[in-house]
Amino acid sequence: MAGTILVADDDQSIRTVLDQALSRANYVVRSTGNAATLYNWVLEGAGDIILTDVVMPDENGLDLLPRIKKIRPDVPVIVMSAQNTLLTAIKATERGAYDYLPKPFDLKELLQVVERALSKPKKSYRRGGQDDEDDTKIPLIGRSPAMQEIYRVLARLMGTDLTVLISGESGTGKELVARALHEYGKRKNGPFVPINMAAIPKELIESELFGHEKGAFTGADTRAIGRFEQAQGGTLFLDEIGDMPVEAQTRLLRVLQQGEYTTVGGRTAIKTDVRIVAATNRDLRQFVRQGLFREDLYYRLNVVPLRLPPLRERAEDIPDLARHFLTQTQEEGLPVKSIGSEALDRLKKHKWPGNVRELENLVRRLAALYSDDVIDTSIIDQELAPQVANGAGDVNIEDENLGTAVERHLSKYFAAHSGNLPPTGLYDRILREIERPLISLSLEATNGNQIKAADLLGVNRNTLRKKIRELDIQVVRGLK
Ligand SMILES: Nc1ncnc2c1ncn2[C@@H]1O[C@H](COP(=O)(O)OP(=O)(O)OP(=O)(O)O)[C@@H](O)[C@H]1O
Repeated sequence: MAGTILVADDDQSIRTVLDQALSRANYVVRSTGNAATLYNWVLEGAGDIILTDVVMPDENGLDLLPRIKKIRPDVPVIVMSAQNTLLTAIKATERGAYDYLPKPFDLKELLQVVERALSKPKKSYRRGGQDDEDDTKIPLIGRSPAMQEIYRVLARLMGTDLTVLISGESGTGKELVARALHEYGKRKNGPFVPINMAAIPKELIESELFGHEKGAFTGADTRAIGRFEQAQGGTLFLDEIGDMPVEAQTRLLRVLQQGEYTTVGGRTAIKTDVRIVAATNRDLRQFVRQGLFREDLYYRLNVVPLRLPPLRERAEDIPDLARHFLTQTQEEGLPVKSIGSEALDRLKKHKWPGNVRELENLVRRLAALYSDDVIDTSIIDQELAPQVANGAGDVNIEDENLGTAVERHLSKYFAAHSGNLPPTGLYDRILREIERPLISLSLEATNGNQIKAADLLGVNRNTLRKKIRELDIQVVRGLK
């Protein structure tokens, strides 16, 4: 016999399926529908491995877990759960689970996990740590299979200092995941320092990262510390790593290999204790092939690859995300709103090139600009329609100037609140509405050339890049 497995799940059909599959694989199975019986078996010394559900009639499997680990620290416990959030995955891992399987799971995968757990040298899996996080703080929303796989990997990474490379299209949540890795991980009491390679002029990146000595280059009037020093004891998040110039790549590689670096213009090596999480929305391997990114650095960064799927591949997460963003806008003082079910279906069909950021911006716009309590399909259609369709109405706009157009829109907006004032924060909201077409059209006119567009607008290049990201504007190059 391959070993005895204790199964606790209040769902009879799951017990039957597990019983059959595990017996067929030569395990002895004892199953129960409640936590108390499982605990008694554990006290008796029965079982080589435990499979437990989370929600059971008498006790929550996650609450039982620490007690099991206390008396039988060497028995691996696999937690199965239909409560598929990042927090369940993290709690299970923190409380000593060997692995966490979101339901529904694949039986083949379950058997592999069981086999792996039994072949491991016996050791305690508990890694200590507090688990007093409350559910309201869960940072990542979405229960699609793709997101659950992410939570599972994240939960495993929490107890480690491994370098992680997060890839995914713009707006898929890369920075959010990097923050979750930090905030739930063992460096949570240290700083989280993000730096975006695309937002800093190339010639300044090295000194930004590593600091510089006085007089290291023209304009270096004083000694300055870099992000590495700021992130000491914490996490450094290197966003858009593909934009890192080659010289800075070489310096970064040295840090990853030797754990030390020198400042720009400095000679003494400085020891560093920083966890690196990097992110990219490009195909870094292609950059490597084109000679734009060092291959050795790529492998050093890619210790744990994490790919965040685009929103269109997990449309089932859209209703949860939309509700989450509506709740956020309410907390910020905007009126309570909901989105009708047909409207949600419409949202699910949209392609979301800007991913979760685009959805978030849309929901914020809907919450701020429409007075209806329930947002219906017609409003969504209007918002998702290409920008050119906006603004005409029944007015002859031929010779209407910008000021008049804005005035007309605003009057309509105030009128829609029938005597009441619109929600506060109007200034920023309206300016954002104007900034969007201003920037998109300038980019279109300059053929997607951001330097020219910045020049045309009379703003700094970095400001323009920041705005493009914030307002979720798609830049299409060379269309003309
Ligand atoms: N799963 C999620 N749950 C809740 N909010 C999310 C989720 N994913 C993304 N967001 C929100 O969407 C916005 C964009 O996310 P984030 O900045 O992390 O994306 P990104 O992939 O780093 O984008 P970029 O590549 O453009 O920097 C943020 O406001 C973030 O809070």
